[in-house]
Amino acid sequence: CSSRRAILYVPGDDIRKLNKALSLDADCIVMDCEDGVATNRKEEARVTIRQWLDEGRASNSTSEWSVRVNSVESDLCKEDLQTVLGGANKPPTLLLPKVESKEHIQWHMGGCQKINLIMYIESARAVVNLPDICRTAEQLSSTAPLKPAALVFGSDDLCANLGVTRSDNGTEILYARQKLVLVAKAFHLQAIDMRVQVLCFDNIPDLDGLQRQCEAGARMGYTGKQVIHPVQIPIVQQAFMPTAAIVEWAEGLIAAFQEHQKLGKGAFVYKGSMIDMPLLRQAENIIKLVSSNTKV
Ligand SMILES: CC(C)(COP(=O)(O)OP(=O)(O)OC[C@H]1O[C@@H](n2cnc3c(N)ncnc32)[C@H](O)[C@@H]1OP(=O)(O)O)[C@@H](O)C(=O)NCCC(=O)NCCSC(=O)C[C@](C)(O)C(=O)O
Ligand SMILES: [Mg+2]
Repeated sequence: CSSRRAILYVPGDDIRKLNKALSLDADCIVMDCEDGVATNRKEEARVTIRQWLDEGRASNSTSEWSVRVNSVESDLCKEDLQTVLGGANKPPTLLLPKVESKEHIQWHMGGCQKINLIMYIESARAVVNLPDICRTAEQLSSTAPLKPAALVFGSDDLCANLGVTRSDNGTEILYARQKLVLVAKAFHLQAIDMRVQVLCFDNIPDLDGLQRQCEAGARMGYTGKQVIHPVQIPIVQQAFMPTAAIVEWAEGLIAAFQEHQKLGKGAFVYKGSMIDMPLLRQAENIIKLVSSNTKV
């Protein structure tokens, strides 16, 4: 299946934006019940989402239409789950915000269809407990109808929890951002990066800032990013797709590696760099990323 590069939030109670999202090419659309929805509109959001699923409104869309419910500790999660999972058409993916401990994912869902689970890491406690959370999710997945798929770096809530104000490049949360990628890789989960804070300057979208932040995230190992506005989608999708030059380098390296193996050489020089097995694996990662990002 294709990886989620641009993950677009749409408030679940906003029919105009839900309709708009049908015409957009985001990899994953998040129909939100949580922080993008006002407290007095929670019921409206879950009912709208249920209706949307029942009517199969997004059945022709190539995007993955997923749902973010409210957190386990919010008192809203149970009702969200009952409504959102309560019909025949279930969303393929469920996003669970503010996961802080393994207890938060030790809940059972009815039904037999496997649903992808995306977990939000957005507090100091969650960052500290991260390996424990992922291990529990992995263990539960053998019996529960949920399949851990990705971790989302919730930088807004993390900053609130830490009592910091985020700078543009996010130095103050760098440790958590890096730890999330490391743990995600250890548990074979996709790592989805933070959203940019600045949307526009003087009403002009700050797409250069977005581009720079995507590139920094991609260099760390993130393979997707959260977006909140349609204009951000193509920038993110392009930034998380290796360039033609990098693909050419990777293909050439793989071919050269195979030739040198036949000659009994485990290490050799290619385009000025020493190549051995780890470099072959890096090149293969690039080719895999391209094929997982190519929609069929
Ligand atoms: C910022 C807002 C209010 C500006 O909304 P606007 O309508 O004023 O914007 P606009 O520039 O006038 O919109 C242009 C067109 O795009 C549409 N549009 C605009 N946005 C969207 C969208 N998201 N999805 C689909 N369509 C959208 C909009 O409806 C309009 O189309 P139209 O004229 O044809 O109607 C709006 O973009 C929006 O509501 N975005 C989503 C906000 C949101 O969900 N926030 C919560 C997620 S972030 C988060 O939770 C944090 C995290 C991870 O947990 C943690 O770090 O802790
Ligand atoms: Mg959040």
